[in-house]
Amino acid sequence: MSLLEVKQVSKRFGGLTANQDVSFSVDAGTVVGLIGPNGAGKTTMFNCVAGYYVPSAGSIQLDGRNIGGLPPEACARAGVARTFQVARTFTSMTACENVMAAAMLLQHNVAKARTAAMGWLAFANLQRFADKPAASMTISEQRRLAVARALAIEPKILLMDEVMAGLNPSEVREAVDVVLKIRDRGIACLIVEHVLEGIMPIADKIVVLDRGVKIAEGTPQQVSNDPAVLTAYLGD
Ligand SMILES: Nc1ncnc2c1ncn2[C@@H]1O[C@H](COP(=O)(O)OP(=O)(O)OP(=O)(O)O)[C@@H](O)[C@H]1O
Repeated sequence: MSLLEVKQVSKRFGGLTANQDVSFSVDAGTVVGLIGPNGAGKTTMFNCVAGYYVPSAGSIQLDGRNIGGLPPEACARAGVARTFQVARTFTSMTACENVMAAAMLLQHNVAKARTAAMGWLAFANLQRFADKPAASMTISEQRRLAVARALAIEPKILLMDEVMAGLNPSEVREAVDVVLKIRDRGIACLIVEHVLEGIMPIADKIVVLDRGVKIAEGTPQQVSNDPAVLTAYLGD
């Protein structure tokens, strides 16, 4: 059984179907890319897996446990962490305080939460910002801060929403390095990304959504040669 099993999940908003019967799985310690054109339903799927939306139908299991429909904090405690498309950083707090705020979900002792936060900052190569306000960091650094914060809840799977968007090539490489380090720790990564040159080389599997429906799934090479994927991206 896979770590994350999404089975026939649909999410409707009134008359609009954002996800329709979507099924896929993520194995422990792998990187899976969730791609598709604008409005394909990628963020909606993230929100269903992380507990921000209740699926209209279908099931979501993590490690054999049903998490579909649980609230975000329960999903987090079960092992799902996520970052947001627009970084939700507390800009007046220091980088360390930002990560501590998440670490405190697991660890109520402030000194221990600080030690854990410093460890995750070092992991994301941000220790030099520990005592600086998050507002002083670049967008790229703030994205890595969001990743450090998500990791502080010690997830089994990390959902990353467009962490590479708007970055220059060297920043994309840094983001890719962090993803590979996360995977090497045995944490699965499910990544929504428009920057295909960032995700394609490192993904074990790619799932492609278009207009709410899964249109392809396979290795990066398989999906990039799939006629349905080419049509979805290039238009017919
Ligand atoms: N809370 C909501 N209420 C109503 N409609 C929504 C809501 N969230 C998403 N949608 C709609 O669901 C569809 C899928 O949106 P979603 O944001 O999941 O797509 P996406 O693939 O993440 O797009 P993008 O790549 O542009 O971020 C869109 O038509 C969107 O307008």
